[in-house]
Amino acid sequence: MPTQLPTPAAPLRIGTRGSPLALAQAHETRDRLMAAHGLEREAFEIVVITTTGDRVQDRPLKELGGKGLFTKEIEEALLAGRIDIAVHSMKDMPVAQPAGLVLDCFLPREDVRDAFVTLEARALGELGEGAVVGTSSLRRRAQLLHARPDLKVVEFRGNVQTRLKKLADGVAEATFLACAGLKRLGLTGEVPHRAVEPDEMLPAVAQGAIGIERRGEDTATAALLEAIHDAPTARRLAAERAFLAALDGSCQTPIAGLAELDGGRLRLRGEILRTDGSEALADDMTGAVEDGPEMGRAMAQGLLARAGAGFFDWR
Ligand SMILES: NCc1[nH]cc(CCC(=O)O)c1CC(=O)O
Repeated sequence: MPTQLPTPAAPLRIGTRGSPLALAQAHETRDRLMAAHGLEREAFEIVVITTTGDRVQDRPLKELGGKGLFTKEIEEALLAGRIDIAVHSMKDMPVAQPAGLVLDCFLPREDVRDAFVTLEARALGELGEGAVVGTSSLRRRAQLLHARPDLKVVEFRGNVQTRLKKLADGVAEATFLACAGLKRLGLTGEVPHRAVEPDEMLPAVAQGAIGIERRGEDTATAALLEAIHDAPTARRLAAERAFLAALDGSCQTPIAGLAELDGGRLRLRGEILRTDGSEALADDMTGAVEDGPEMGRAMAQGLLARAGAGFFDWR
């Protein structure tokens, strides 16, 4: 069956949030589809959709309630047929999709590491006693406080420029961003930072990965997307997201997880923390690539058993 290609008269509508990073990810998706199918730019239309997470800027994200803050309105547009595909940061995606939608196309994963940002590009270990760090991520807060109980963590939201301004104004000495975001925005050279190795700070599940969602019954779009799908990224996310699902977690829980492929093997590292950083439990397993989801579930069960009741202030 020949794939039905989009045309300027009937373009493929790409739904995305309007943030600079979201737009960069939508453009990357369009550019990869153009290259894979020899299409012109006019065969695509970028449709910007505002989500609850974008609208509410004055409150910590965790107060808005856990899952789907950046995805609900986009998924509604997809189900209603106002867009054909939705481009997402997989880090923000709930582990299950609404009925009728499929999320099985992933672009090659970017750098998974967190970036430690200070005006002088200092290393995390160089932070002085009692320093103030700004982040809105429960995971980063908990990991930081676990390693350095002396630090003070303050709520920090906003885009890269806002955050740098806050650092310049002395609201905090340091903040974190994902290395993937900096790279996709072309800001690696402009934002003073050091990448933090996963051994020091295990990244969020699916950090650095972009996923493309579509309607389940839309087989023409499925065929189109096959050409830009990255299977190794899919294998890694399957393990990490099975781990997250078994913990009943989201991007708003202090959970970290990273799967890596080495030859024919998959290494999965996972970590759960108490929000205040007082306790952290971690595990590290290696197995067959196709057993990734099973490893993720087993690791979650093991950590839950070790944690016991009372560990969780978020579950
Ligand atoms: N929760 C917000 C979010 N979702 C994805 C990214 C970065 C890009 C990525 O991890 O793919 C960010 C911001 C950040 O952590 O700096």
